Amino acid sequence: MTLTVDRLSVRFRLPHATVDAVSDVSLRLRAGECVALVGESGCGKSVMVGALLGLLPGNAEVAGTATLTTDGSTVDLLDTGEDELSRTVRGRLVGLVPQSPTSHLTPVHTVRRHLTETIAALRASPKNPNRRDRRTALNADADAAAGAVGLPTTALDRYPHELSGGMAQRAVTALALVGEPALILADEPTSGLDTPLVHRTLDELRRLVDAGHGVLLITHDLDAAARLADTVAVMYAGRVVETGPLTEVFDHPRHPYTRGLVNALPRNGFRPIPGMPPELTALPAGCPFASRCADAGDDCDVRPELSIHNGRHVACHRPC
Ligand SMILES: Nc1ncnc2c1ncn2[C@@H]1O[C@H](COP(=O)(O)OP(=O)(O)OP(=O)(O)O)[C@@H](O)[C@H]1O
Repeated sequence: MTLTVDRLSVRFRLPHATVDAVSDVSLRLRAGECVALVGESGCGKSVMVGALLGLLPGNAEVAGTATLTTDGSTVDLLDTGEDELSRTVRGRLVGLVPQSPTSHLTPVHTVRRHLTETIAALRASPKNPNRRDRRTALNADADAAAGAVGLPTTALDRYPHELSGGMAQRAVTALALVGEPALILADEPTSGLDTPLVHRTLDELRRLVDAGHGVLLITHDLDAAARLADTVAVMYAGRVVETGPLTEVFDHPRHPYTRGLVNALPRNGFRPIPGMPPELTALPAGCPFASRCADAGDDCDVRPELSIHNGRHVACHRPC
């Protein structure tokens, strides 16, 4: 499995403005690898995931390419129609752990029904289907899928409105993983979970990575990223501003924004980055981080491209 994203851009047309939510993002994710996309709220992480799965609203203009190669066949995710995406891609090749779990669950179906219907849809029917055996097998598989993410079996017979936030999160995680898709897009998979469940969810995702799946982890939790990911891409105002092996990037950040994120961690003194990101409707011509950057100079009036500085990809004229 290889996901290759090349210069992906997403622009939303609004009646009186355009929102440049994602600009020229490129990344590569291979089987057995986890790439974390990190950055502040609103920097375009979820929009990127939506673009990869054809889940953006009609006012989105998507440019660039995103190809997924599995078992010798390649799908161009940005150029595949809705029918094909729902029949062969979503849930089978690509699993999504969505950011807002309850909006992805049908209110009148129990969690068990969500899981058993998904499992049945993903699998070919057995040759001699005995209804009772089939139902027993589906229920056993639903129990196993729930167990893998720490969802108690008692929660399986509840409706979405009867679930706590953490249970809903685990239910959608179980749904995303049940088809063992080659690529897993995990959008804030640990939000709303307490610490033991955060660890359990990350451990389950790591097990899948070690078994050869690819995971794109979207998070603003740097510790979750550090626990799971091999590679990190730091996003700011719709762009990747630094990328490289996670330990190297977090231990020795080269972009002033990455350094700011690392310094804002409680264990590093909780020093927040001053100022706010720019409006995506009015991005500056130069470096989008310049107004918040202590190191900015005249050269930052020109937008820096992602380029290699001392072996690291950084979009900065004055890397640390
Ligand atoms: N349908 C839309 N129309 C216009 N703008 C949109 C639309 N959907 C998202 N946006 C804008 O795109 C930008 C990126 O949003 P996105 O949800 O990807 O951010 P994020 O990095 O995932 O943040 P968070 O962690 O808070 O979800 C935001 O400014 C958001 O307001």
